[in-house]
Amino acid sequence: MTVPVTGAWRTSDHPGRRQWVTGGPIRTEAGGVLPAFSLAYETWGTLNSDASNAVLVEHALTGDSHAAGPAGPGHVTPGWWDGLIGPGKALDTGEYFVVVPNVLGGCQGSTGPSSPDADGRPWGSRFPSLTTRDLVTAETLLADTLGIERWAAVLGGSMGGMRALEWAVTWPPRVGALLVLASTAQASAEQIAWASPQLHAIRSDPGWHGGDFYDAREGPHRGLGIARRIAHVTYRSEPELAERFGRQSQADGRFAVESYLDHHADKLVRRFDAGSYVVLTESMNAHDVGRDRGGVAAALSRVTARTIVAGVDSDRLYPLAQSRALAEGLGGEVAVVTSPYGHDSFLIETDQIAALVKALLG
Ligand SMILES: CC(=O)SCCNC(=O)CCNC(=O)[C@H](O)C(C)(C)COP(=O)(O)OP(=O)(O)OC[C@H]1O[C@@H](n2cnc3c(N)ncnc32)[C@H](O)[C@@H]1OP(=O)(O)O
Ligand SMILES: N[C@@H](CCO)C(=O)O
Repeated sequence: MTVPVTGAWRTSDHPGRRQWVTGGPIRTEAGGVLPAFSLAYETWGTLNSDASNAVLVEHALTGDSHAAGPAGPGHVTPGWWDGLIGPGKALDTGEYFVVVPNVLGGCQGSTGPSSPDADGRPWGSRFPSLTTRDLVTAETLLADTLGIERWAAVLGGSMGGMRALEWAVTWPPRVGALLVLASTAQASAEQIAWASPQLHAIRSDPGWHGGDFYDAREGPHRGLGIARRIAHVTYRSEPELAERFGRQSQADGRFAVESYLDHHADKLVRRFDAGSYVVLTESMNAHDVGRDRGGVAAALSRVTARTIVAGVDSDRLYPLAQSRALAEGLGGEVAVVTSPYGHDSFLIETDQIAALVKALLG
């Protein structure tokens, strides 16, 4: 794994508990080519003899393969669904073999813009544009390599929900059950609009260098930090911010809510690559399960998996109405997660998400 200096972010050269599959080429939906790629992944539990107990868990924009377990060497954050994955938990690793890949285009072990090409130079601006379908195509390599013809279930929230849905639409026989949380069948104007100033913030940072900043003294960490501040507001709800922070100010003169956003920006720029942020954000903008399939309704009619679609009542980024439309398009009703925490509730409301997981697998 390379260790590019990007101003603030550095990849870890410790593998942690990751494993890798390699493959390629991938010809992307937009006509690009990635001659070779790796996907980092982690697993929990044991694959049974007929490979019928495998569950694929798909992470969100800045997530990674480390869905369970503590922070430690190679893993700067604890597992983002640690409350859900483990022995006796909703995703019981005594029963299921849980697989969590880092997404193609990411920066936590899988091939992304910071990765070296065949000549050893970081891909940077030459990294191809990716769509949700491309990300899922890469993940079929992982399933095939592990000998998993059919996932017992595919689960994901937000961008992870996009991939979960795309799996079920593209490969109906390979997905037994599907849980889509706080996500959508296609990115809306509102979601693309919120992404727009984030992308501008990164690209207008002098440290961006057109995307080829990996050998520069300083990368676009300021732009990435601004992007995270914008994004993080959309990940939480207005009532939560009002209740938690109100108009409190701090001794340093910042409003408490400004300090909170600064903190989240600072944390992200230390653990995430701006190039991956751009590629993955643009993949979400391009997300549309109906593209070249006769529209969303026709695409959803392909799904054969037992499905639960859930939305969060306070989600202002992926509003409940969008999840309701998706659920109805799949012939069901939306499950409602009740929470003040907005979009991030799929990472926070462990008990409610556990109930959904159990209902799906039960
Ligand atoms: C799979 C994925 O989607 S990504 C992997 C996990 N996700 C992330 O890491 C994304 C970034 N983080 C988040 O989105 C959220 O923190 C979550 C969803 C993980 C957790 O949410 P919560 O538990 O509600 O945490 P919250 O948003 O309140 O943040 C708490 C942090 O803010 C800090 N904080 C709170 N108030 C302030 C303030 N006024 N000034 C500065 N910092 C503050 C806390 O000290 C705490 O810091 P720490 O995380 O370094 O310990
Ligand atoms: N907090 C999540 C929200 C995106 O869905 C993340 O950073 O990935």
